[in-house]
Amino acid sequence: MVLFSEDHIQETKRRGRIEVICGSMFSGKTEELIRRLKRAKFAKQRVEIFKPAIDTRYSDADVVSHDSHSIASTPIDSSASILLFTSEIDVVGIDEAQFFDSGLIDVCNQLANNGVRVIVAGLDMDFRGIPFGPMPGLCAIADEVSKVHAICVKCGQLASFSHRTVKNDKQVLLGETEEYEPLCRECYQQAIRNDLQANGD
Ligand SMILES: Nc1ncnc2c1ncn2[C@@H]1O[C@H](COP(=O)(O)OP(=O)(O)O)[C@@H](O)[C@H]1O
Ligand SMILES: Cc1cn([C@H]2C[C@H](O)[C@@H](COP(=O)(O)O)O2)c(=O)[nH]c1=O
Ligand SMILES: [Zn+2]
Repeated sequence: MVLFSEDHIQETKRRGRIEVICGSMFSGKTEELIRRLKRAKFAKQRVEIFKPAIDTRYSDADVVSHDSHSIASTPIDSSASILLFTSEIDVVGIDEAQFFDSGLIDVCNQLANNGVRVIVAGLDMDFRGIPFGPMPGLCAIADEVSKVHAICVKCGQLASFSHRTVKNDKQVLLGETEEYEPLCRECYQQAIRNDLQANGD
């Protein structure tokens, strides 16, 4: 996989495509999304960015990375709203896609079929290691999928899993380093065994 793609033809040719950036928490999904969108803006393309309105962690409106990179966005409640804001647009960016409804898959397809470059970032798995919301469907229809990795906080290997460190069974729980840690497969399995033991299960 080429992570920092500098395929300028793909970046600027006005052809519809779907790019998915996925991985665990802290893997650099938002940074990579912001990087691609800022380059599109430098290329004088018309860019529109969306995030789910429920994601108010760092800012109500902006898309903000864990390292404080940011870009202005439009918070929306439903994927259908994206189509209302995207006439005359060249590039659409979507962050935290895992929180959107399954209609997002069709919305992205429609945009790409109409010539829009769609760049979607989101968690591929929830804290249980289960595919999250529309992300598996988006990976299936994408022209390009970039899987990015955090660093496992236990052993320093590449991390693909987001371990929840607080007791809460709901799939959606907004949070940061107080609530989650990125782990590699081995350390994640160990952490789940420890959680089960601590809860007496
Ligand atoms: N364990 C970690 N591994 C990698 N990056 C980390 C880790 N903990 C914190 N970070 C920070 O998170 C940044 C990535 O943030 P961000 O793009 O918002 O990730 P994501 O959107 O995937 O959660 C990194 O540049 C780094 O500063
Ligand atoms: C694993 C997992 C995460 N979340 C929440 C926690 C954060 O608010 C976001 C992910 O943000 P990031 O930009 O990828 O760091 O999702 C959740 O609600 N449920 C989960 O299982
Ligand atoms: Zn590890």
